[in-house]
Amino acid sequence: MSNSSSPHLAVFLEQQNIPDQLKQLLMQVAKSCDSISSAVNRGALDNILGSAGSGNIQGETQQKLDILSNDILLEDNVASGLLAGMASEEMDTIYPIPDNLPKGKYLLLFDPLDGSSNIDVNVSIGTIFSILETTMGKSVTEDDFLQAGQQQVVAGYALYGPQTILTFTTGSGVHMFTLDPKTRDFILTKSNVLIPEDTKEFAINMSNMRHWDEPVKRYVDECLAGKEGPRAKDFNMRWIASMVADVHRVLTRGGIFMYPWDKRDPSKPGKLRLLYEANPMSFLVEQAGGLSINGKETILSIKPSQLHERVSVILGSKNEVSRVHEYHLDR
Ligand SMILES: O=P(O)(O)OC[C@H]1O[C@](O)(COP(=O)(O)O)[C@@H](O)[C@@H]1O
Ligand SMILES: [Mg+2]
Ligand SMILES: [Mg+2]
Repeated sequence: MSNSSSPHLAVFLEQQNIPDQLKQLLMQVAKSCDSISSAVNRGALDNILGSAGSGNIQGETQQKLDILSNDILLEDNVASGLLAGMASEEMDTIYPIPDNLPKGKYLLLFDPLDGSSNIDVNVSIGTIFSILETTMGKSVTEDDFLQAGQQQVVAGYALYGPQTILTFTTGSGVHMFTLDPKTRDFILTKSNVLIPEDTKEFAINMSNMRHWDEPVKRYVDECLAGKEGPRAKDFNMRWIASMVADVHRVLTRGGIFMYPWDKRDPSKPGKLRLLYEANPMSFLVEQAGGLSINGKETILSIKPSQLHERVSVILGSKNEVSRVHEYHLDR
């Protein structure tokens, strides 16, 4: 850990009760996020904004920065000897570590750049990552990645906003580090983050209202009714359209974030992806005292059946998420 590019982060990790290889992997991921942050900061100066002219397996247009961020994570981590494989929103299938390279026991899953629609308009975006364990040196298949979220050993994100903030949990609280742009060191700026149990702020894409399921509609209708309604208080609404930035706000000051299943395409469980969006964010939220459900079940208990599986997401302040949960059980 002595050659680390972020000495403060290295010192913090030294004090954590986790395996050395996991500490090294986190340092490596932090370095990738630093490089992605630099690329994001340069944007049009390096002609890396705009569409790449390709699509991913989920039928979404890839931006140049989606692909660049994916490449940075792959290149930085492939030869580390810490991983058995990787998986990403931007790759159709898993990426096993090639046989000519040293292998480790961890699996790294990521959404290399979350909030694609915000890249070109200079609004906050980020990288979301999840780390799972497998058998040391194993040649991995997709099945090895299909673990419930409660099996994660690390989850985190880097938010590229007015500041670059790295947030992660290793299973003992949530910690936030701000990137010093001069020294490129991640400095601990918030530890043991706790989400307030109550909130007056909700986040949902209201343009989908006519497609929502009854329990979600009931919850939002009651928020909108304000002081005069059954909740007897006024609510505020925020929707950044980058899950990473919306969840960062929830972790910072509370709130409820929802991207629920809706009737636009009933066969689709939701928009967000379970393995590299919902699971890592749910681990962080639960570690910060909040809750994360798909309606009736906790997200971390879901056993995935596909790499790019989607899921309905309702997460944040405990008392609000519990209420939405009750509305789902009540129907
Ligand atoms: O444009 P919509 O439907 O409001 O969707 C916004 C959601 O889509 C996402 O951008 C999906 O992530 P990607 O950009 O990684 O595909 C989330 O970050 C965000 O919460
Ligand atoms: Mg995303
Ligand atoms: Mg993405």
